[in-house]
Amino acid sequence: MLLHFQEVLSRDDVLEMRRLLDAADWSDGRATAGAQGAQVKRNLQLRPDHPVARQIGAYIQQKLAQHAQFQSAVLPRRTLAPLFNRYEVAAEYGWHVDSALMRSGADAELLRSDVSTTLFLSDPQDYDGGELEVQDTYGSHEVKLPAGDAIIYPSTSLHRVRPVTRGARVCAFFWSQSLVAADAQRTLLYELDLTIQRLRARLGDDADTTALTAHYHNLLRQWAAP
Ligand SMILES: O=C(O)CCC(=O)C(=O)O
Ligand SMILES: [Fe+2]
Repeated sequence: MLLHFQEVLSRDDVLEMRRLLDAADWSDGRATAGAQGAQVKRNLQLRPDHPVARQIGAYIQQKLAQHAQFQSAVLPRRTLAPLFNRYEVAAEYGWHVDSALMRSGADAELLRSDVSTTLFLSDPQDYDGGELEVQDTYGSHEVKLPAGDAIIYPSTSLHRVRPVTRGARVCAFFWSQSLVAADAQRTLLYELDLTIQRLRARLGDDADTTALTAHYHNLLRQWAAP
């Protein structure tokens, strides 16, 4: 499931983050790619321990913790600290799949990547190219969102960032391990949750919305691996 969340960050948040990010010192992005990824990766990233990455990353994590739709769709067990990338003219990241297992530091717990997120920090009119292209069972999707908006996609998907031909594309990106590993099961739970919420808003609570809520929790109980 690909899902678009609008205005995860406000305009003011984006402007302040860009002020800090644009003044930071960026490094070669290949340092954080796996062997296959490094061959097709041409971009800049902030070092994960860069103070700006830590400060902004913590703020983004806080926003996600309060974002009901992100929580419902991802069912995160843990989300790695956000990383930041910058694609200038000719930068790109060719087709790859994100590593299945990651760590945020040498002695940190392993995280299985189930859901990948890109949070855009550049507006579409500020650059050409740079679309995030994600393949799923229904074909290929090109994504370029307003600054402050986010896309989530299953980490099992082949994806790439197309070459930038004008301007610069700046994004935050990160991975979550979900309580529910399988995309199909997460999608079903998310859609059921949305349906229950719409029914509640329309009809209030009655025996049927309570029964559906029980089904939601009982499915989650069967599928969740905390
Ligand atoms: O910038 C993006 O949209 C995604 C970057 C990416 O695929 C990665 O760093 O693994
Ligand atoms: Fe990726």
